[in-house]
Amino acid sequence: MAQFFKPKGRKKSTSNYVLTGTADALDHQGRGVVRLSKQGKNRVYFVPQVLPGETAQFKVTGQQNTELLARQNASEERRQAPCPYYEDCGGCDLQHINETHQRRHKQQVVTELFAKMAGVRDELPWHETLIADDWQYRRKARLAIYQRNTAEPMRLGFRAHSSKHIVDIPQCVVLDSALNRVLDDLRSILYEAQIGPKLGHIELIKARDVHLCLRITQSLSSEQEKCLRAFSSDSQCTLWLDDGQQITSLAEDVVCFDETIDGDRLVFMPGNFIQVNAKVNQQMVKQALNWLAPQAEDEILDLFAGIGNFTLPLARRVKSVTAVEGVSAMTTQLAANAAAADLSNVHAQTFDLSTDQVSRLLKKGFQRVLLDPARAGAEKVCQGIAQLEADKQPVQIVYVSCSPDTLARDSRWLLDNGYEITHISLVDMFVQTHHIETMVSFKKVV
Ligand SMILES: C[S@@+](CC[C@H](N)C(=O)[O-])C[C@H]1O[C@@H](n2cnc3c(N)ncnc32)[C@H](O)[C@@H]1O
Repeated sequence: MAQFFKPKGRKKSTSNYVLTGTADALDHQGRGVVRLSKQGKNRVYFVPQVLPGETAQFKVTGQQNTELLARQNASEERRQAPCPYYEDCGGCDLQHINETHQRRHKQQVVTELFAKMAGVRDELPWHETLIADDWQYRRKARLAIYQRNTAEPMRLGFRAHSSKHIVDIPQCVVLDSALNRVLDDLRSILYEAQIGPKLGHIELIKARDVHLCLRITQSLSSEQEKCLRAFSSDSQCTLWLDDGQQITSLAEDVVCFDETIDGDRLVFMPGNFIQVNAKVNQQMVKQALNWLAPQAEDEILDLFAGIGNFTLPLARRVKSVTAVEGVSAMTTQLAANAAAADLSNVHAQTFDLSTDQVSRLLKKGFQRVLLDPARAGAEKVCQGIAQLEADKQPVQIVYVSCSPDTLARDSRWLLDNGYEITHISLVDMFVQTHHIETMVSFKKVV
């Protein structure tokens, strides 16, 4: 039962016309930017899978949306996307440029946003990008499934670009190989046991072991559960059922867990947040520790703490860590993880960090703060730090972000109120997609 922010539904557009134009840049989502003059007005269109210098014919399907119909030439930067489903599947959107170009584009996006939204005029102190595997890196994914009834074919895969349509995917080039290995058998068992019409989606997780969590919309018969148990034992993966109220395992005494850089267990439940790229995550945690430079006597604040990915490594190195997370089930899990690792210096709390409650917490005074918000960012937190009396402000802040626009917006509060950026780097967490993960270290200027 993962919790997601759902934007209000957009009004359906009535526009639907065809244009041709040449892209002169890439936007923050990796789409080609085409500027045209229409009825005397200058208009900008964002066309997917088009690179600067390429001329494309595209259909305008909404205020922000276009659909590529044809490309007339190919940029030198273009490569053949390795995935055969790339044109249709909405999972990846940058496979048509190589990884070096992807990283260069992402760094440029962050630089531009810091100039525009945080007022940064000087060159940013960029460090090397944290990189691991370019393919088969994804250890967690949600596959959509649809089968109207048992007589009809079943579709199992990712949603198409800007659409609810499910693109059937037998194998995925960015998915962990252990997850790819179970896909064929999973598809067969769901079809043969006639389970497809009873499912909404399936969460695939590769932690130490493989876990599959089936979101069921109708109860399964005992015969169907028996088939799933047999599949689980044959393919050596753990199956979980999520009925929308609770998540239960089909086997007894199983746990999903990851390990911290110190070897402590981070137990979690399907639906809990975990970083999708395990190798890059380990590098990211190490870099956060380096940049934050925690001292043995420090009292640290870890905000948006999840199940304790940063909390436990920090707690091993300092006097105490106050960890705040908005989803109470995850705070409970974090506290249990800290207790199992014998870390009695972790204080876990649940509250909404987008409220004024955060100011009260900040006033207690912490030497160092780690922030790792969701896409909405951490504006209240940065605003709260900016408004603290100088001697109560943390000396060091590390901000880990999956959304460069909210990162740049929030950074302005810190840069205008006594902080400077000492390090910044990209974290190549979501290779082949436009999503950008960034880490920034802020130091209090004395
Ligand atoms: C990007 S995840 C990071 C989790 C953790 N630091 C990690 O590395 O695994 C962001 C976390 O912030 C939590 N969160 C999102 N919005 C929040 C809010 N307004 N208040 C408190 N927590 C929030 C989410 O539940 C999620 O666990």
